[in-house]
Amino acid sequence: MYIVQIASECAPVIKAGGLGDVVYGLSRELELRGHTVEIILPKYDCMRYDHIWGLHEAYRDLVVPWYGAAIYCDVYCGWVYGRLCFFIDPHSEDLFFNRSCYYGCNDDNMRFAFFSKAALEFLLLTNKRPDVIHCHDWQTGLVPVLLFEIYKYHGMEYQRVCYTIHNFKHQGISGCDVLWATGLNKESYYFADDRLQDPFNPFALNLMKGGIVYSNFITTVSPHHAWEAHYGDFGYGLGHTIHEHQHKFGGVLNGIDYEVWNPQADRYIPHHYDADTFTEKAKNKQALREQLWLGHGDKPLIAYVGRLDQQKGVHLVHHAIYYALYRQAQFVLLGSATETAINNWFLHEKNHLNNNPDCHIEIGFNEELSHLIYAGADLIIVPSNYEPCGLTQMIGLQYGAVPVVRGVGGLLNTVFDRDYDNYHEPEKRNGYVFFQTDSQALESALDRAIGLWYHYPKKFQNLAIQGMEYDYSWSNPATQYLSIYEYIRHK
Ligand SMILES: Nc1ncnc2c1ncn2[C@@H]1O[C@H](COP(=O)(O)OP(=O)(O)O[C@H]2O[C@H](CO)[C@@H](O)[C@H](O)[C@H]2O)[C@@H](O)[C@H]1O
Repeated sequence: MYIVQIASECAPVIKAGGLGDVVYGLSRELELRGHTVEIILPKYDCMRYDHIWGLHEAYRDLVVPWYGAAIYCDVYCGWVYGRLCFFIDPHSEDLFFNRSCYYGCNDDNMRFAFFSKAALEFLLLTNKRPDVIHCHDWQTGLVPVLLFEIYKYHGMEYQRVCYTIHNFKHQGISGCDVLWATGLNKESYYFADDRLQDPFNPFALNLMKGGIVYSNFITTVSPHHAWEAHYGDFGYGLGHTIHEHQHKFGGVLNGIDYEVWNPQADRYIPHHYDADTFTEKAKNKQALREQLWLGHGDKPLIAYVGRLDQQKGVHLVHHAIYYALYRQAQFVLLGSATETAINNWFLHEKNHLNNNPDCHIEIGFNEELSHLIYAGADLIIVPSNYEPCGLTQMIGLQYGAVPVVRGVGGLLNTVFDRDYDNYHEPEKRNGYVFFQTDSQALESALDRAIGLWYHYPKKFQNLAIQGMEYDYSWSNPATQYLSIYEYIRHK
């Protein structure tokens, strides 16, 4: 099969979070199974060019219609650890992708509407006719709309779209300017409840809703979150739309790329190990402590890696720092915030705890350090308010860092409480789960985890090894995506 992914991220060249990991990891697994995969991305000025091989101009002067005129683009092509990627570089005064950031601009809607349009124009003009176009999140929600309203009539009538929602909270709420810019035009047609009209604001368009309505199949990134989005509050207003399209909606649990995340071969960690050589992990803990100037006592090391965002339960992350110190544990945090208030809050804590030998707070995005943290940590916390899938608990499991998670979304599909789980035998349990959002709930789970580490080290090690034995690779999810692709292809 020939699959084209259209996305705003692909790790490690463009990675703001888990979306990048998924686009890369799924593409690699599909290619390993003999399918052809190409990835279309924006050419951001701030992407990690050091992760691209053979970058060259593949198409010059791609004319993308925009507001009745056109924007000229060059399309570059290169390999990101074996994946063939096309990078769209528009020449316009808007400087859509030369902002020194991936997201967070006032005109994000227009930037990614343009990207969606340009990606389809590129496919059309280069005669690329994939069996399936797989697009992701609100940034590419317009792709199926444009495909089925415009490009279908210009020679792309056989293409099918699979649309994956990684985060329902960000939906691309726009004004009608995206319609006029992209050539969709007919305002009254799209401002309809069964098309792109926002469920909360009848005078706004919702790009994610467009993705749901027009795609041939929609997935979110875990079965439990699919349920939450459909029946609970986590659809952020799109539950009704999901309900109307439930026949083409499902949850596919993400995987993690076991070549990137592999403690036996990770190029960013000094000591390789697996379940049989688990004691080597302790050397990584020492290396992490040395790198971060932490003390070397006999203490468990608890880590948080992730975006610092309300989604992630930042109030509980903050509480965990002080609870860990109170319980004679060490804490390492690696995170970045887009909200200034959250950023300042954690910067303040960083200054406050700067000289504490048991705590290190690193604000920023650091792929290399994240690997060493997973390898060095005894426990990894994920106290999210909501979590469509969550990759950090799966990476933690793979590195023998026991996850302590809140029981929501994909966390419930992947972590099974050591002490209280009705569905898994004790030897299949792999972490700790709590349910409420208050600090006592977090403490109750951390207390059990730290207690086991101190008082029953052998049992703690067994728990970590049980986690390492889980298979959260892309093997199963890729099989599920392939059957979705086959299904929509023949419809
Ligand atoms: N400061 C930092 N430095 C280095 N690395 C960092 C980092 N902050 C985060 N990362 C890395 O980025 C990834 C984050 O994964 P998450 O599952 O938390 O994704 P996120 O919430 O961004 O995305 C959404 O999409 C993903 C993928 O579908 C879903 O799992 C998730 O639930 C959903 O919210 C991990 O690989 C992590 O190591």
